[in-house]
Order: sequence, then structure tokens, then C-alpha cells
Amino acid sequence: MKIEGITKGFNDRKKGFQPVVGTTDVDIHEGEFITIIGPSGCGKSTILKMIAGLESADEGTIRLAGRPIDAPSRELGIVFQQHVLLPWMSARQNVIFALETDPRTKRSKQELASLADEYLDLVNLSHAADRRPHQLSGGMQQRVGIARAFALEPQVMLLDEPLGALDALTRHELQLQLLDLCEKQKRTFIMVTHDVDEALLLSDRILVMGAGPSARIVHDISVPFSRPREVENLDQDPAYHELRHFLLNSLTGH
Ligand SMILES: Nc1ncnc2c1ncn2[C@@H]1O[C@H](COP(=O)(O)OP(=O)(O)OP(=O)(O)O)[C@@H](O)[C@H]1O
Repeated sequence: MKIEGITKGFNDRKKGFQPVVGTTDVDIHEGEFITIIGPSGCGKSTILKMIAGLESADEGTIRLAGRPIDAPSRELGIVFQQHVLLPWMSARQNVIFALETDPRTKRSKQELASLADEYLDLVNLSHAADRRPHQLSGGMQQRVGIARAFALEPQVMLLDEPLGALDALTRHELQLQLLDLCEKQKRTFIMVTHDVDEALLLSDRILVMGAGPSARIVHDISVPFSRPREVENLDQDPAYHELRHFLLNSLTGH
């Protein structure tokens, strides 16, 4: 994916045009896990929405495999902070429902069900496939949302604070599951998070945005730790703490 010279602002009724994202160029390679971090309100979600084709850039272009992105597409999967699951359907039926709307493939009912089960299994939810959303915890609902997005097999998975609404323990568990999932499923990931440890655990590269208005990427950092990654090993590596310190400082402007 090639992001070339994009900018974005919004019109405010009182203050007029407010620039949000300043000129941004970045190349994202196939199979990379990219995390975008930066101060609150700097425009991280806005960039993700432009990549998703949900917002258009004021200037510049974003290309996926050479083609400009100008609308949402099946190649771009999205996981938001909170998932809207259909309350009258089980976890499995929610995943099947998404798969049924995919015009690329014609699958039998049985194929759809086994594909849904495969993805629910990837997020360790096989035991809860028949439960409806109200019978699932917040973390389990989020996992159904992740399974549903993954089942559509997009080229690029966009994750906007996917674990942001969860308690610390569930969040940590899901980070490990996400780590496992992206190591099994080599695809391109672009994630927005506020959590530096999450960024270091999951990413190949971390893009740090500066403060707005007209926020830009101020650091483009390659995360040097080999995979598969283990939290315990990272914790014992002085380079991990050095990078963590650097990221925390750059977020707080020191
Ligand atoms: N549709 C919109 N209309 C007007 N202003 C918007 C719109 N979307 C975002 N903004 C503004 O753009 C700025 C950046 O918002 P954005 O959600 O991209 O920031 P963020 O870095 O993801 O923030 P946070 O870390 O707090 O989630 C904010 O000032 C926000 O109010």
C-alpha cells in the first residue's frame, strides 16, 4: 500500500476549516503489521478511515496494489473498538451472515458453517459458537467481531483500538491471541492503539504521529524483535525497555 501526500481537515461551523492530518507519505509492505500511535485527537482514526475508504483525503492518494482507494471494499477489513453483532443470531450465525454477503464466492450452507467454525476456533470461541451476543462477555463479543472480519479474508486488516473497550486482563489475553492470529495468518495489518506495549508486542513497524493540527508521522520505527514473540522474552530484553521508554516519551512530548 502506498500513501502519497495525503492531507485531511474538517469544517467546523464556528472555527471554519480545521486541518487535522498534515502531508503524510508512507509505504506499507504486504504482510507487515503496522501500528499508528500518537496523542489523542491527532488524527489516527482519520488516517485509518481514509485507508478504509470511509473518508476521502483532501489531497493525495492511497493505493492498494496500484489502485486508488476511493470507497470501502472487501479487500479492506475493519475491526472497531466495539462490535455490532446482530443480537438475535448466535456467534456462528453472525460470522455466516457476513460471509453470505460476500459476493466473491458461492458456498454451500455447510461450507459457510465450517468456515465460520474455523475462524471462531482461531479466536478460541468454538465452545461458544451457539451463544447469542447477550450470552457472551465483552471480550468474547470482540473476538466474534475479530473472527467475522478475518473470515472475510481481506488483503488488509484495519484495527481501530480493537481492544480499547476491554479490561486489562481480557485485553492482555486478546493481545496474545491477536499475536498468535497474525503469526498464523500472514496478511497486512494496520492498527491504531494507545497502548505502547501492545504496539511493541504486535508490530513490525510503529508510526508515531505528532500533535495536531496538521499532524504528521514524526517517527517510523522498525520493531527489531524476532518472531514468534513471547512477552517474557521481550520483558527481559533491555532493547525492549529502551524502545518503550522512547515511545512513551515521544507520546508525552519529552
Ligand atoms: N467527521 C468529522 N467531522 C469533524 N471533525 C472530525 C471528524 N472526524 C474527526 N474529526 C476531528 O479530527 C480530529 C482527529 O480525530 P481522530 O478521531 O482521527 O483522532 P485520534 O488520533 O484517532 O484520536 P483518539 O486517540 O482520541 O481516538 C479531532 O479533532 C476530531 O474532532
